[in-house]
Amino acid sequence: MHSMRSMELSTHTISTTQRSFLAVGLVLLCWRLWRFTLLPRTKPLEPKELPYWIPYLGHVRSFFKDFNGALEKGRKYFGDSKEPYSVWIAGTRIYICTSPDDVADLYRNTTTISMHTVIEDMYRWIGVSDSGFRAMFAIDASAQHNIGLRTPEAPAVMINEYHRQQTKQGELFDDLLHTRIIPEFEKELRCIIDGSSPSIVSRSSNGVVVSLLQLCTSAFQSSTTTAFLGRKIWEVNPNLLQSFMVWERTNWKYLFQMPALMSQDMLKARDDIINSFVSYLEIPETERDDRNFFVKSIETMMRDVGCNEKDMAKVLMLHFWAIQGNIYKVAFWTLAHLVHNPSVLEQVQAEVSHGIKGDGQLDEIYLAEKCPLLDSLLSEVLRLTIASALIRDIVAPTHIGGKILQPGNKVLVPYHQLHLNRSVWGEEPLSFEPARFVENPKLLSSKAYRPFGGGKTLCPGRIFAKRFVGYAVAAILTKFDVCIDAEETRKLTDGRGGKGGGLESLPFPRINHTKPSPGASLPVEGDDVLVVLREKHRPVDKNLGELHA
Ligand code: HEM
Repeated sequence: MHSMRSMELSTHTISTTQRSFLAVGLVLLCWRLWRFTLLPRTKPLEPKELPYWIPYLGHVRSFFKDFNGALEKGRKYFGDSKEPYSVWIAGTRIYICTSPDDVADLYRNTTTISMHTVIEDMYRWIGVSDSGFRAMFAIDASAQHNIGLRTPEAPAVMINEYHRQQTKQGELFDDLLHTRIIPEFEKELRCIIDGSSPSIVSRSSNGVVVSLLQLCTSAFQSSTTTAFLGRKIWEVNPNLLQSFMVWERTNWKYLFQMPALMSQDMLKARDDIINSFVSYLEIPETERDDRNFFVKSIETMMRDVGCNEKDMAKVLMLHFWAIQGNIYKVAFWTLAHLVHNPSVLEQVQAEVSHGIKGDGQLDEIYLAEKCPLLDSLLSEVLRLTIASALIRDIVAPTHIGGKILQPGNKVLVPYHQLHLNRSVWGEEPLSFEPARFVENPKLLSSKAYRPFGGGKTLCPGRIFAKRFVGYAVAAILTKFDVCIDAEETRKLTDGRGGKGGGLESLPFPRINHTKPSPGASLPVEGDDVLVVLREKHRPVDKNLGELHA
């Protein structure tokens, strides 16, 4: 009798639970029908909203998990219509624009769309103090940096002007690329020859085996850091770049503003870089006289407007990130494509070999002006590897693509999707075609090609970046015989490769587009290419072991 009663009770309990679930499900269903089917009919000019199931949170989970994957789902959900649509992320509506014409309109519109709060957020999130914030965003016409300017600028905006002056072709550009970067980069290459490069994995009779990712990380970042900050920075922190690489892998947590509990790795790397910059800035300027125009100028300006060293270090950290965070990745992907495509490698090698001068040095100007395949290759790599997104605030109703974007919301342009637009890049937009831009140079100015952003915030470092990578690739190809170490690379790939022993069966490193990045994406952690470098004209050393290649 007792057990009968308890069974009845439990049946009753289960059915109550089931009923509660049913009720919640029904409410959710009605809410979804209302929100994503009925409501949009009453507001035809509002961009449609990508449906979700959990009110308030919306697409939080899918965006955190795989940023570009979530955007790709949105594209497919709306049948690749290219109409602006919106997503809902924890209380924020974000409009997504993927049509090239809409993106061009967004860039042109500087009145109802604003970049301002995005920059302010970056300063706040990196921890600039209230007084530092006021100093960096106040417009003081009498400040030193504004003397002689027609329109006075806030220091936070003026920094980008200093970037432009440093990287505009002319004396300062030459000082940066020809006097500072190239000699430093050449030194890094000599470290491969003398065996001291940290990228060397093993040695053999034919040369050295290097980790391509490590080579690009150390050679590009060391030379750029020295070129900008001078040598003192290495006395302050010889391991700065290790912290920077942790920051590189974890800065999506900064961009997503993840709670501190889940971001210890990112916070530690950030603080380590900032503390190094504080110590660096505390060293008398006369002992750091080898820093470049850009670093000198922003330091002088920030001191003049009353920033302390801690705030200066935080601002420097943001710009160090902009300067350093992309070049090494673009170089990595370019070289990875080349060693995976030996016939393209040979063509590029042949093209750049005409840039070798009588003294054996490479003529950088020749490379920049007379090597169309190298230039096209870099453009194609940029097309495929950029995963950043432009993000802006809507400050007044804005007409875009036949829709009205409402103030108080944000708009996002995923460059990766723009770069995969089938009507511009063909039915297989992911296919790598190094000569694409030689065959159709107009693509470089296509509205669907924005590797360096556009409009007022077009990347000031774009010409410098492309020329540096172009030079570096040419320098590697002319100094060394280069090929992939097939056996060692295969070992890294966990059986991802295809059948057979040929190069085609070797898996290409996977690009990690799951996290937002202000520019190019890194490979998935652990993915790399092992490359054999043999100094050209160097006799084979018979005493060393056999190569795997
Ligand atoms: C291959 C290398 C690079 C890539 C792919 C790249 C990409 C980009 C992109 C996409 C933007 C636009 C962001 C937006 O519109 O919201 C941008 C802006 C910017 N980049 Fe680069 N960049 C590279 C190298 C550099 C270098 C070397 C520097 C400095 C010397 C630099 C400094 C900046 C700055 C300061 C901005 C902000 C401009 C502004 O807000 O007015 N970048 N970059």
